[in-house]
Amino acid sequence: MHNTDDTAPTHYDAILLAGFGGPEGQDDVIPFLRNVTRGRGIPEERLEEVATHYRHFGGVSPINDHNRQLKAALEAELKRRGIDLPVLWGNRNWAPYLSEAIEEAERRGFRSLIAIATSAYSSYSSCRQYREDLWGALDSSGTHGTITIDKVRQFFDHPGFVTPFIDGVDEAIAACEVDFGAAGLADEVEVLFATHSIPTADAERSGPRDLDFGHGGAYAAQHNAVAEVVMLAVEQRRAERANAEPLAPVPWQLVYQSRSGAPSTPWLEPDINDAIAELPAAGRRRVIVVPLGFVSDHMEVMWDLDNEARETAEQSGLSMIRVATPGTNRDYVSGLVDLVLERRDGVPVAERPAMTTLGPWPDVCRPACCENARLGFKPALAGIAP
Ligand SMILES: CC1=C(CCC(=O)O)c2cc3nc(cc4[nH]c(cc5[nH]c(cc1n2)c(C)c5CCC(=O)O)c(CCC(=O)O)c4C)C(CCC(=O)O)=C3C
Ligand SMILES: [Fe+2]
Repeated sequence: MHNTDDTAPTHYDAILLAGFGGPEGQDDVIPFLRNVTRGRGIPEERLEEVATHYRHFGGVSPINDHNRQLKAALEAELKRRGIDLPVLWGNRNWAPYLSEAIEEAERRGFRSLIAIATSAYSSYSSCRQYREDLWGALDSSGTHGTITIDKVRQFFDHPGFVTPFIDGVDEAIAACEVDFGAAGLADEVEVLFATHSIPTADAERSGPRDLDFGHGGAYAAQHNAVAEVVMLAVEQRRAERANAEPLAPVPWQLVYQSRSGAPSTPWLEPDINDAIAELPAAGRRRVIVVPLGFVSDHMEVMWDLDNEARETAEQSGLSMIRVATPGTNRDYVSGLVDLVLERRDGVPVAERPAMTTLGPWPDVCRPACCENARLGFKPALAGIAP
């Protein structure tokens, strides 16, 4: 829609998988949380509370293993397609850090990298912060001027990311058809698409500054657009199974989770637990929770959905199905490789796949894209300077 990028073919020496990072033992938990929240104004009580989530699992987040598995899956897919591109991996908040991956690139003589951030949407936390930390990794490894890093576009509406959610929701709905009947299900079941809450001030600044995306900015608009596409595809499959029997659509809404920050700072709402608690009054007996904002079943999914949201559902007398994240799903992995190839080969924007009218998102972020409302701009890669 607003991609003005130069689509010239570009040579890359390697792929850089840029992850969030997570602790891998009890001693890592507090230093990891300090890394994540440095300068962010997160209250101490919130940190202690979140530490207990990690402690409950031995101080280990599964997220680093997810990225090890994703790296291996990317390598296998590249090999299968005969593409000779090594994959490096580094994290924003825990070892192996991005700077270590850059140092490895330097040692191995790689000069031109294409980054994949494990985050699909636009906002400070889900896009710009990765770009800033990539810039910072070039700084701390002294490789500005030696190594260049491009980054694949935000892929919220790429079929590789969306298809696993369509398949997952479809499977959940098919299970509900067995329990509630093909038509009755629309009264008894509701789909909640869950994503990470962010401060509303950051949400309003998400995406290019010169475009107005309404309440919640590009961040909420992208999630709503993807949820709509998922439900459209799912309704079509329902209709095919129903053999022309007319069906009311299954109700759905976008909800938010994992709010932190000071209580006085507004964050995107409704919270998933509040939304679940309202469902019985609307006659619902089951909730399908779709972690649309996440690429793997990491701590925010394991704790905030599988633990907290499930408990809220039980207390509300609802059964709950939680749909899987893309993880190392075949379509997702092959979609990520496609995103690299569209840059390497300079695929024209008009030929790039995008399942919503918001995309294909630009390769290079617009000036003043995804500003942090409190901290303003730090230098960042893969964008036009504000
Ligand atoms: C949009 C978004 C994503 C999705 C995009 C993406 O995937 O990148 C995401 C992912 C994740 N968030 C994660 C963990 C944490 N996020 C925190 C804090 C925050 N997240 C925020 C936003 C997001 N976060 C924000 C606005 C804050 C407030 C502080 C700040 O302004 O930066 C805190 C501090 C404690 C707390 O306040 O909860 C923790 C521990 C993990 C790792 C899980 C694991 O270990 O398995 C992952 C994948
Ligand atoms: Fe987070």
